Amino acid sequence: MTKILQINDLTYRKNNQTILKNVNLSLDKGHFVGLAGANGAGKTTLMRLIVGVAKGYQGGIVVNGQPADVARKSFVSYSDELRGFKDSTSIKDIQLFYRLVYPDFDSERYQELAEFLNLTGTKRLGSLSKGMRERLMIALTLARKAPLYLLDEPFSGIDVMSRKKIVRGMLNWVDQSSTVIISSHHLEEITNILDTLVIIKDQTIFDCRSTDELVEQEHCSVEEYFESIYDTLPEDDVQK
Ligand SMILES: Nc1ncnc2c1ncn2[C@@H]1O[C@H](COP(=O)(O)OP(=O)(O)OP(=O)(O)O)[C@@H](O)[C@H]1O
Repeated sequence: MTKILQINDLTYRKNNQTILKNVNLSLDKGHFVGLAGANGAGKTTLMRLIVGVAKGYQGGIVVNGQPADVARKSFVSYSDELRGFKDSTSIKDIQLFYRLVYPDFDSERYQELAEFLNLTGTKRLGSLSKGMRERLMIALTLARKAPLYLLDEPFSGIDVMSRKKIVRGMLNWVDQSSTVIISSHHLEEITNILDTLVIIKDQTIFDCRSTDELVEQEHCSVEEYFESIYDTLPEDDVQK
């Protein structure tokens, strides 16, 4: 089976701090993967490295067979924080930008997502609440027909009832052959769609297992297992 993601001996340092070290990770196509770790574990950094936004790493990152940063970008739909847009930009114009920049952007799928997520095109970015902004990011990210999706804490500002609905809906919007990596501090809300769990701890991949295997081998739920790993508060400082 073709790998969608292959990371070999990845080490990343920033401002003389080791953020990730000796990361090895291999994921197949067609999976829902939870990326878990305490605050500052390196989840966002890993996503930024995969999509090619963070540079200057050691080791290899291959997405869909492509190691080059630019080629990787075209295969990855990443939920960035829309920092590049002014507050006065309308949702409609952001959608237009995505349509022009990403050849895999599916306008029909976007319309369905926007309707489902109650997004109004005439609204301006600056007028959106945190939750509405996150809904927009989810719609834009999933409207691309990419083989790999990276969703970084996509639901943190979204109310609980909507979260459940969105999590269930995700299975319909993503092609079966695509892989979705979701980072979340609320594993209990996404475990029902996950089939794989990746845990980052001590700047590296601590565990990567199918959730079925994990439950069978550890005799507990995915959330209980994750909590047992972090039974003490993480240290504030990063190892030099
Ligand atoms: N630009 C930067 N310069 C220096 N250190 C950074 C930078 N960005 C992140 N870091 C450090 O890298 C580590 C990993 O941060 P990252 O944001 O990837 O963690 P995270 O797992 O996504 O955390 P959270 O769950 O809190 O969002 C942290 O120790 C953070 O302080």
